[in-house]
Amino acid sequence: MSEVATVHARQVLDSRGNPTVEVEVELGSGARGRAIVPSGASTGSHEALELRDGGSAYGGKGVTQAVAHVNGELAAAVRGLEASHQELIDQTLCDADGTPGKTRLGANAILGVSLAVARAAAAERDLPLYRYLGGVGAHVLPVPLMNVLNGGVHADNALDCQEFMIVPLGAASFGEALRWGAEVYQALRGVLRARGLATTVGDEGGFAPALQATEEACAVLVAAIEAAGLRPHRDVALALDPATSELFEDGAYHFKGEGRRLDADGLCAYWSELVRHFPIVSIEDGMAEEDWDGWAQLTAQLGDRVQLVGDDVFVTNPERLAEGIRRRVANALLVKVNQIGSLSETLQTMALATRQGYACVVSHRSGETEDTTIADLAVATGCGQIKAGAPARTDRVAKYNQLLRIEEELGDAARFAGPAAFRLGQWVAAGSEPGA
Ligand SMILES: C=C(OP(=O)(O)O)C(=O)O
Ligand SMILES: [Mg+2]
Repeated sequence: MSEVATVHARQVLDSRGNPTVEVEVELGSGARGRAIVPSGASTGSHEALELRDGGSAYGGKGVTQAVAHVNGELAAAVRGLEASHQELIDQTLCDADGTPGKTRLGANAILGVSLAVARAAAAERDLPLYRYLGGVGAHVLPVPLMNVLNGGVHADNALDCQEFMIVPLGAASFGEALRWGAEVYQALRGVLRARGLATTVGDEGGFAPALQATEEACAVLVAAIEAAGLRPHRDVALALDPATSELFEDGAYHFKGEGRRLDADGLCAYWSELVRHFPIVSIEDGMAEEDWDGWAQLTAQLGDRVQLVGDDVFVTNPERLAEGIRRRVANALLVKVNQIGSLSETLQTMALATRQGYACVVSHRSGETEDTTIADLAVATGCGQIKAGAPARTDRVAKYNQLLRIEEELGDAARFAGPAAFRLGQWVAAGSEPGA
């Protein structure tokens, strides 16, 4: 048991070359913890505020004020508090800010302190973060949802759908799942080259070829899975994040690359058709953040067959999730620590989701760093799913490599979540055709 002694923040760079906040905490015992805050591009409008300013050489992207808030008000607020009292630490940080959306001091400032304190408290006990946060129950390795084709605002191509993910749910271990993911990624490079398509990459390390139609991209992925010698669906399934809040304008969904304009009815029919043709087990943000009726319709229509993940609609916020549960919207929660801005609130939202039968997918942001906290968070909570980008690029593989280390450390006690991680695990495991 040891109190927070010093808190220090600095500006570092993220994977897009933008500044972000790094925080170091030292306890009275000398134990130290460090965390770096990630940053999104297709952000939900109800996310806690990422405080940006023009006070640096980076134009409007600076985090000078957020860094100053950590080193000033936030450090003063938590200094002397017991580091293992995470809820009290986080409540103190939120109270210091005093606004519901963390708009005064910035969610990036608050989250940096919150995570660094947790890491210092774990170090003090000589425990890995997943064990400190998850206790003796932490032994489930998540299925990785790996974004291998990038579109939307994460790439400069014409793909409307932001993320095409491969899901190696049929593997026997996390290590095997990651190997399968890497093999499909390499096979995909070959499939794209053979079609004369570019293999340059987008923000999350996935390829960003000049494809236009969602169907075409899904077909390319199925071809890559087969080229890697694996079985689509049973070994490696697909997941999509069309990030439709980015496509929603004047009450309709505009798929510009595909020249398609759909209302919620049309979009429901479109996803149903896609799920019938491709081995898709999960669709994230299949409706826009404010289209509650569209979301409810989609959930009623597809929710018993496909995992429907709420990202922009819930923003890891317990109140938004509670509203979604009341309206029977989605069946899974995307978990991004910087959407809500503290560790305790993240855990509270995940607990609410779990109590209500929603699956949880712990997620990176499109702007990432070497920080691996989300890998430990996924194991600590036993949520069974993590999305951390392509199995390539250091900012993405840092998370997967951390999961390899955890799996090795757990040894015989490690269990890979597999198909059971999905709300529709029984259906997937039974090997029935999607949409049947
Ligand atoms: C990871 C995502 O992208 P961003 O971080 O840009 O919100 C997402 O939309 O799920
Ligand atoms: Mg998303």
